[in-house]
Amino acid sequence: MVKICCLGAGYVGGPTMAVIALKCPAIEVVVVDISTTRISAWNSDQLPIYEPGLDDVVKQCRGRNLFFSTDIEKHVSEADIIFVSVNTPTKTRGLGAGKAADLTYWESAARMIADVSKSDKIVVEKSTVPVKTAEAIEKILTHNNNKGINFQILSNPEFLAEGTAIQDLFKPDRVLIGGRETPEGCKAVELLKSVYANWVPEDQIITTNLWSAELSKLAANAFLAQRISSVNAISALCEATGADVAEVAYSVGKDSRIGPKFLNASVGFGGSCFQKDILNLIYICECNGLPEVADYWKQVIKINDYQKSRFVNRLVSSMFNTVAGKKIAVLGFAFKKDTGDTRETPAIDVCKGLLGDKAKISIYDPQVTEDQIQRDLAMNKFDWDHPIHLQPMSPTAVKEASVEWDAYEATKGAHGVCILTEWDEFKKLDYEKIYENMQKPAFIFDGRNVVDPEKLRKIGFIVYSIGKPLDAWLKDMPAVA
Ligand SMILES: NC(=O)c1ccc[n+]([C@@H]2O[C@H](COP(=O)([O-])OP(=O)(O)OC[C@H]3O[C@@H](n4cnc5c(N)ncnc54)[C@H](O)[C@@H]3O)[C@@H](O)[C@H]2O)c1
Ligand SMILES: O=c1ccn([C@@H]2O[C@H](COP(=O)(O)OP(=O)(O)O[C@H]3O[C@H](CO)[C@@H](O)[C@H](O)[C@H]3O)[C@@H](O)[C@H]2O)c(=O)[nH]1
Repeated sequence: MVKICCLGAGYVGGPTMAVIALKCPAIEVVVVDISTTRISAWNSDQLPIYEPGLDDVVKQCRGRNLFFSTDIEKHVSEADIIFVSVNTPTKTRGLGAGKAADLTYWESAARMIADVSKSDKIVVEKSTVPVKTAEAIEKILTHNNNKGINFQILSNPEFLAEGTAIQDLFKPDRVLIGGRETPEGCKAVELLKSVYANWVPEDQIITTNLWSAELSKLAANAFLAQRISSVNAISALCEATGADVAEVAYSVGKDSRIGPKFLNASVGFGGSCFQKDILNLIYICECNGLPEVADYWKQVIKINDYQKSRFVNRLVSSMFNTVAGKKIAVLGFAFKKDTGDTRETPAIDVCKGLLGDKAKISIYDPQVTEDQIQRDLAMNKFDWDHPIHLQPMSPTAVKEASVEWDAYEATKGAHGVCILTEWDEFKKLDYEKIYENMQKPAFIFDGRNVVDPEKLRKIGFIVYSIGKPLDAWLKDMPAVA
């Protein structure tokens, strides 16, 4: 029986290994982590992450061929294939701070694997890492290797998106496996390929050299994020000219060379990957003497930051240029719908912007806890991407931010409402009831284009929707920078 061990029981390690266990009953899969609370949660009825369909998959195979454990060394030493899906945060200090990937967790994982291994191992990079990381990992694994163990490194980046992780894993567009072009390397690639071939058609399993696989992951995220920044840049021009970004995106996406996906204008992209991976790409370009290429990708992040501050500026300028002391309801805090994940969510920057202008904010999200929201509002940039028990302790709560468990409570007595996550339930709210209970004039700022602006205008709201023709009220307000 092939044994798999995965280091890192997070958003990638947990769901990916659960699906491998489900689809490969003949393989034993053990997911290990340095966080005891995470492992306990994986072994309980309350899984540590919210992901549609995940509970069902875990229930089917936990205790059969899927296990969660903190006994890291035992399971690593027994495994044939070791997936590493540990954190690869952005460095916050030292060389490359604010851009380069911090490989501390990866390095310590590799050193531990080298120390405890007694038999040949295939070590799989599941985390997103800088191109050429495998070379460094190989050096760590083979340094002082007097036990004659053969270590093969493979790059097998993960392309799942949160909120649709299980479907993405069941039916991936492709599985990518990079390995050394040596007989041992090819053998390792074939073994990993045979695991995925249990449910993925073979022509969708791409094999490449190590560096292509590592770089493809960074490139894919950069291309995806670039589409969002492109449509968001156009959304600003739509507002200035009376064009409608939804109509423009539809017309542009009808060109089969462009395609319709990933063209939704928004308050900005968030999530643990896009910004981090593009910063990493920028740093690699700079290190390789390619400043023009680095500058090109920097613009994707700049437009994303611009989109978030443009949203806050629009809100403040519409409300007589001040929100001091005003209650602003924030509907949605997660970085997208169907997840409780708040890593790099645009809601953090928007809320901080409003708090900076002395607003009182009242937040509702169906999946994010009050504790998480308070931590996010108090945390420094990039601190979130460390194992939970190593993150700085939560400083005092931001008292101007309250958290409600109902959209109607959050909006009661508010001057304005911001919609920052596209949860389906926000489309179905009783906006007449919300309007009745708000201060007048009542404003709605829709950062996800989930509401029908015309319907809400008929109720009496002043509505701002990203990239849509502006209300007369908004047109008359001073232009926003
Ligand atoms: N979240 C996504 O949607 C996604 C998708 C594709 C790729 N990735 C990449 O996958 C990697 C992991 O992302 P994530 O979202 O799962 O992060 P995460 O923070 O949810 O999980 C990482 C886990 O690794 C654990 N860990 C850290 N060091 C360890 C060690 N030495 N031994 C055992 N466990 C250790 C942490 O405690 C944590 O539970 C990152 O490189 C990320 O860029 C993430
Ligand atoms: O048209 C769009 C599509 C997405 N978004 C936003 O972009 C962010 C990222 O969304 P998405 O890509 O769906 O979620 P992630 O879980 O961040 O997944 C991305 O990042 C993962 C981590 O690397 C990759 O594995 C996935 O392929 C890649 O889609 C979210 O804030 C979305 O709201 C938009 O604003 N407009």
